[in-house]
Amino acid sequence: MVAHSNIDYSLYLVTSRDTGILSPSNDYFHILEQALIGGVTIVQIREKDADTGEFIEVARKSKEICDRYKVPILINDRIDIALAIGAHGVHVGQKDMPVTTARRLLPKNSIVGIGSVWGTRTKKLTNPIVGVRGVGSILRILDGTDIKAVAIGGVKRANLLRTLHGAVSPTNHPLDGVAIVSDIMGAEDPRARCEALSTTLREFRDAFSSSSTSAFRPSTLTDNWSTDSIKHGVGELMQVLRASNPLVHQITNSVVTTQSANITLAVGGSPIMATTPEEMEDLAKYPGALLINIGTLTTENLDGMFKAGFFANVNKKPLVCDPVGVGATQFRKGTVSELLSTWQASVIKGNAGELAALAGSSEVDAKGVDSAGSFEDPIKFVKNLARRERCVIVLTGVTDYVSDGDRVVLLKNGHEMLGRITGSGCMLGSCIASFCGAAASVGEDLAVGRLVRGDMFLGAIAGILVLTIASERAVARNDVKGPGTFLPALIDEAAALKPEDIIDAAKIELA
Ligand SMILES: Nc1ncnc2c1ncn2[C@@H]1O[C@H](COP(=O)(O)OP(=O)(O)OP(=O)(O)O)[C@@H](O)[C@H]1O
Ligand SMILES: Cc1ncsc1CCO
Repeated sequence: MVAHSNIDYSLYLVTSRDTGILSPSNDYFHILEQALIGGVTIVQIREKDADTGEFIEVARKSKEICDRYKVPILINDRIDIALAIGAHGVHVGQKDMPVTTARRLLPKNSIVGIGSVWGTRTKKLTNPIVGVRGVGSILRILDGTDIKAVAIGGVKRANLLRTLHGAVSPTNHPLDGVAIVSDIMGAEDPRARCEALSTTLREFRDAFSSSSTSAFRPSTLTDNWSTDSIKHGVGELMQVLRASNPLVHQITNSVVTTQSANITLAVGGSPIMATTPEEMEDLAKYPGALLINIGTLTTENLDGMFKAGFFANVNKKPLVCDPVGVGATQFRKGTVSELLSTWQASVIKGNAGELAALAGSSEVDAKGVDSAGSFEDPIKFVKNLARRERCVIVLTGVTDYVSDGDRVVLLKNGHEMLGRITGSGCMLGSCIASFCGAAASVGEDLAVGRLVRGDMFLGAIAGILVLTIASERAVARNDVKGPGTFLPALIDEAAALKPEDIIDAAKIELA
C-alpha cells in the first residue's frame, strides 16, 4: 500500500531481477526502458536479495530511466531507500490486513493490492487465490472511498481482458489497474508486450465508460427496445444462424449428447461434441460458440472444460454455461465455482434449484438435476445474479427470465411436455449457444474492449423462443402421443420454424 495522489495506476510494473524470470536475451535496465516506452504507468522496484548498497544503486538508476518518461517510481518495503533516491512512494506490504480494516485505517489517496488473482510464478503464494470474481466482492467493500485498487498475481496478456471484465463489483466498481511482474519482465519484446497490455486496458476502459450501465452488457438492443424489436431481432438472428452455420462446440453430458447435437443442427448450427483437452485451443479458433454443461461431470472431463473456456475467452467467443445439478453435490458446487473463476461465461442458464445453488441462496432447493420450487421475486434474483456474474442469466421454468443485469425479459412460451422428457434444459443450452454463435458472427463492432463479440442477450432470448415455440407446435401435432413421440417432433418443428412463426407466437413481457 502506498499513499500518493494523481497517479495513473493502470499498468503497474513490479520489477524483478530474478534470472528465472528475465528472458536471457534481455538486460534488466533495457527491459525497464522498453516497458516504459510501451506504456507502463507506474513502476515499483522490488529487490528480493540485494543488500542496501546494491538496492540503492538499482533504484537510483531505475529512477533516472523512469524520470525520462515521467513515470512515478515506488520502492518495495524500504522507506530508507525510497527517501534516499527521492521516490514517489513506498509500498508497504501489510500482508494479511483485511480490506474492511484497510478501508478504515488507510489515509486518503491510498492504494490496495488485491490478490492473488491467479497463480503466479514470481513468489510462493502467501495470499490465497481470490479469483477474478473474488476481486469484485472486495471492490464492493471499497465503494464510497477514494482508495484505489490494483489486481495482483498472475495477471498477463492472455488473461488481462478476462481479469478486467470479471474484476468489477456488482455495484460497478472497476479496478484502477493491474500489477504485473513476469509477463513484462520475462517478455522477449517487453515494449510490444506493454503496448498490447496498454491497448487492452484502454479499450476496456472506453467500453466500460461508454456504456450507460456496464461494459459487460454485450447487447445491441437500445433503450427503445420493445417486444416488437425483440421479435424482429430474433427473426433476423434465425436467418443469420442458418446462413452462417457456426460451429457449436459442446462439452455436455452423456445423457443428452445425441439430442443436443440434433437440435443444434435443426436450428442451423454445426455441432461438435469434443471433450479432449488437447483439442480445445484449435477448436476455439473457429467462429461459433462453446457450451459447457456439467450434467455428468467427471474429474476426467474437467481439464477440457477449463481449457475450452479459457480459449473461448481469448478468442472472444460466446460461452454458455449450464451448471446442471449444481445444487445436488458439493463436488459440483466446488467445480462450478472454480470454472466460473477461471473463465467468464457469456450466458449462464439453469432452473431455479441450479441458480439458487450458484447464487448461494437457500430459497429454492434442488432435487438432483431438477428444481424443487421457485423464487419469490425472480426478476430481482436474475438481475442481481447477472450483475454479480457479469453475464446474461437465464432462469428456466414455466416462465423463462432473461437478464443482462439491467433489463429483464419474461418469456412465456413452452409446454409442460418439455418437463416430461430428459434434457429439455440441455437442448435449450444448445439452442442458446447456437444463437449466441450467430450473434457473434454479426457482432464485430461490439467486440472492442469486451470479452465477447455480439449481442448475448438477444442470442439467449432467441434460443429460448425457438425451442419453446417449436415445443408448442410439436404438441399440437396429431402424431405426437406423449414424450416418446414428442422428442423427434420437437426436432422437426425446430428445423421447420420460420421467423414469422416467432413473430406470431412469441409471448414476451418486459419487466
Ligand atoms: N411446464 C412448462 N410449461 C412451459 N414451458 C416449460 C415447462 N417446463 C419446462 N418448460 C420449458 O422448458 C425449457 C427447459 O426448462 P426446464 O426448467 O425444464 O429445464 P431443466 O430443468 O434444466 O431441464 P432438464 O434437466 O431436463 O434438462 C425452458 O425453456 C422452459 O420454459
Ligand atoms: C438425467 C440427467 N442426469 C445427469 S444429466 C441429465 C440430463 C438432464 O439434465
